[in-house]
Amino acid sequence: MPIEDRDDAYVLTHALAKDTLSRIRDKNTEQVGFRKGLVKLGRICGYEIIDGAMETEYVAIETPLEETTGERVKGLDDVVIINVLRAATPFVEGLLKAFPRAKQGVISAGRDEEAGMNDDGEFPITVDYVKLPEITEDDTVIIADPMLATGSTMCTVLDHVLDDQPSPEDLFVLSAVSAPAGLLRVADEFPQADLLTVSIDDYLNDDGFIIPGLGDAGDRAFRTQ
Ligand SMILES: O=P(O)(O)OC[C@H]1O[C@H](OP(=O)(O)OP(=O)(O)O)[C@H](O)[C@@H]1O
Ligand SMILES: O=c1cc[nH]c(=O)[nH]1
Ligand SMILES: [Mg+2]
Repeated sequence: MPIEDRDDAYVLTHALAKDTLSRIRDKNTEQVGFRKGLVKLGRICGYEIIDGAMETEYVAIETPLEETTGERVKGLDDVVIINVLRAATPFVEGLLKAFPRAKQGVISAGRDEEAGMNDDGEFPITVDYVKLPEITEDDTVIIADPMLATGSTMCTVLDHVLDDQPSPEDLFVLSAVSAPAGLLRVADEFPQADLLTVSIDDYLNDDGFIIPGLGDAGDRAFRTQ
């Protein structure tokens, strides 16, 4: 299982995930390449979650030639993917290639960049839209957001996802790039969540951006800057 245990988070170490992340970090990767890279990264992360965290079961199958025993992944129908608008949209598109029958939730949660980061390293978060499926105790919930910086967005999203719902069997917070401060905050406030990321970067700058990071993921994917 190419997941490296780092105490506060599991780092997905698939070589193609690292390769793809390096391509989208490059400032010369334009909108289409960036968006496609996020889709690809989502697909790889989905396969890694299946490989590392989901069980298989033996099943009897009949090929055109004879009966044999095969293996199937258990619980693929009990997956919930939460899309944190907007930067997670291409990332989720990739995840859905691994989990095509997932139930989907959408939360529009954005940092108030004008208010800025406070002295505790947190941003005010504006939530405009929440539409979540019912979550059951059998579900594997994956909250996807390519960037986990201060953790302000993710903690707000988790509050909504866990509000008045049973605890799912597995709860994954999946990011492409994360900052140590954000991982620590989410781990501290939501110890029931497993934090998965492709890279734990160095630090946050004074504007709350991940360094070295990849810039503003939403702006790069949606060409709004
Ligand atoms: O950990 P945090 O400090 O909360 O930062 C991470 C958030 O910032 C980005 O979203 P942004 O607010 O830029 O919205 P966008 O996706 O619409 O660009 C990113 O997609 C995360 O949701
Ligand atoms: O570095 C960062 C931090 C938050 N959101 C981004 O898109 N990038
Ligand atoms: Mg943004």
